[in-house]
Amino acid sequence: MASILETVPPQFRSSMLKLPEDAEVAYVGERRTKIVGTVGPSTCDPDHLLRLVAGGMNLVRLNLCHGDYEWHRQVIRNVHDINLNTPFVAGVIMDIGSFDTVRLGEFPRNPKLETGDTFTLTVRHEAEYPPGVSEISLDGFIDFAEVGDSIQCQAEGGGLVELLVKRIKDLDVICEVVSPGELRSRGTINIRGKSLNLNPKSENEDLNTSIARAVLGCPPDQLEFAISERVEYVALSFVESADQIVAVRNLLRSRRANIGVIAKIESPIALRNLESIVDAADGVMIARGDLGTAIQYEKVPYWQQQISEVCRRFGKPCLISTHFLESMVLYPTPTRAEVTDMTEAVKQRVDALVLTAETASGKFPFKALSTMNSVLLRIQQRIHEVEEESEDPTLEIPPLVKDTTWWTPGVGDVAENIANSAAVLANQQNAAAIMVFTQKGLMATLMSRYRPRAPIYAFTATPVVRNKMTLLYGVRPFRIRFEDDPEETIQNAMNALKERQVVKDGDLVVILADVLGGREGASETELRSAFSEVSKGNRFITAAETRSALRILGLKVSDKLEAQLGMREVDFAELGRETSIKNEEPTESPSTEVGGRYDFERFNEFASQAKEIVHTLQLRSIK
Ligand SMILES: Nc1ncnc2c1ncn2[C@@H]1O[C@H](COP(=O)(O)OP(=O)(O)OP(=O)(O)O)[C@@H](O)[C@H]1O
Ligand SMILES: CC(=O)C(=O)O
Repeated sequence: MASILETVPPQFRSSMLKLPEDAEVAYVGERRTKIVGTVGPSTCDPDHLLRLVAGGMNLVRLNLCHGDYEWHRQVIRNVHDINLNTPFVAGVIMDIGSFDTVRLGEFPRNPKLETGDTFTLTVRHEAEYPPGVSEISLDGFIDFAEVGDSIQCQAEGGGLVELLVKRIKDLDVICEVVSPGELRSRGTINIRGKSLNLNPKSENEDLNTSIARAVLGCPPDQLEFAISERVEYVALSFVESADQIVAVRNLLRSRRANIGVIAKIESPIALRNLESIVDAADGVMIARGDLGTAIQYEKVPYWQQQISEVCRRFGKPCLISTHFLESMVLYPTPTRAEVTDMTEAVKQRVDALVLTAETASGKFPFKALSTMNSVLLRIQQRIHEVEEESEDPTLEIPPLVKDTTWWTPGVGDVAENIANSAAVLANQQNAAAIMVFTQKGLMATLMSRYRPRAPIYAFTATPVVRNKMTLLYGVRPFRIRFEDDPEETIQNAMNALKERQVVKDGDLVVILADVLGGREGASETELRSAFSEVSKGNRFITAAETRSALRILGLKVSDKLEAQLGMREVDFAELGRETSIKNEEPTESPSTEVGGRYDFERFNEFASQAKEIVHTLQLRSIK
């Protein structure tokens, strides 16, 4: 602990002292594969959360299917507190339920079922049930279930209890236990071979919910909650099509919420629509818990491989969830098979592994996290040793499928090529680090996709962008003020890394940045053409459209002016809080023109202050 304290900037040291003596702290930048931890009753209080984040949990996952809104709100507050007042950073992924998730009831004591027992699933809605009976969360289930169906129920210890439907009587589905086990309270259920897309619409459902059901496929109040709590990502359960993701994305955009959309792949229909779903989403979670009940479990490894490959091709982060350390819910050491499972995921170079019950309700949440951390580090080290033995520094990555949500023709292609060159250069020169300066996270995402050996330190002005980058393979994000002089920004970033002892004087680093230089302004004809392209015949354009028009011309104004004009999604409220808490002078303040609209003359004035964007790739030594 004492040696780690020295690597922490002085203003944050007091927060480190809050950690217990035996707490493990993950060194900045060491591990490339990220860890997402589901937070539940075992880990929700501030001290436990700090211990997890300091121990290497990169993102907190909250599952809205458990706990109430007030509980989730408090956990998010605790995470924000960590982001503001400690040297650690965690993003938040909020798991949004689906209308189609069907769950068992809540048990005072989990039923332990033996083969041949009778067990009844009911929609009677009584306050209490005798042993041998469980409520089912969906009324429509009674009409959907048929004699002979095989029902898979989530069990404690990671397995499944299998029930065979013998009889249906009034509001009860009477089953015989085929595979025994202990049922999990509020565990999910599936009927093998059937999609539980039951359209469980209730009689008095309001219009908004009906629209949400048809268009978004998820409860609108949960999305509203995610927006109001400013989480970094929402993870949509049981996604079936790209349309759902596009609808959620449009809703978030219309609310100016900078929230990424992760599609959970957990049904056969999602596998059929895999490419279009990956294309539409900001990331994908291979939700092995439910996927393994919806398809035969022996097919899950095949699909894990396929999905991770599609994600790489589309340049989208890939997460794998569930059962990595299920035995550690009850015991303090992992099984050898669990270690092998994590090894396979690291070899697939996915972005993140997700702990679920291990950290949410397990007995050994910190031990589970440190076990995963050390296994991931060990495998990564071995992969790097093998790569170093090979003389070939080129990176075999299939061509990127262009993401139209942030790809500007020309600019995007240059960014992709330069990121590739930076990764090859870093490997060839055995660089100690890659430093990326990024506004929206695109350059860091591209860098991450090449999976270079060196850690990627990404610097951005915006807290939300920083928090979102916690998900990317190999990327350690920092917030920094972008000065008008890029050299000053680079020097400040180098100092921040030196302070944390992740680089030292003389180390070679690769630097990737956009700077303003070269050509200034544009001809009247070019300006008019760019203006009319974005204004589509209107007299005025918005701040964001001003940015697009300048981009078409390959021009950009200074970061300070951009922020003042509201041309980029700086979360001013959060930025203000962060700067004041960290005792820095805020340099950016929301302009009165934020959200304003500009005519051609005003656009022309901005353009006269703009310069050409020059992508720079440098190899430098730390001074
Ligand atoms: N907020 C919470 N409160 C209480 N228990 C929780 C909470 N979050 C998770 N858990 C526990 O951890 C287990 C695993 O978490 P997970 O998020 O995977 O839920 P799940 O119900 O298994 O899956 P799904 O993602 O399909 O909803 C849950 O079954 C539950 O027992
Ligand atoms: C996390 C989750 O939803 C699953 O694995 O099914």
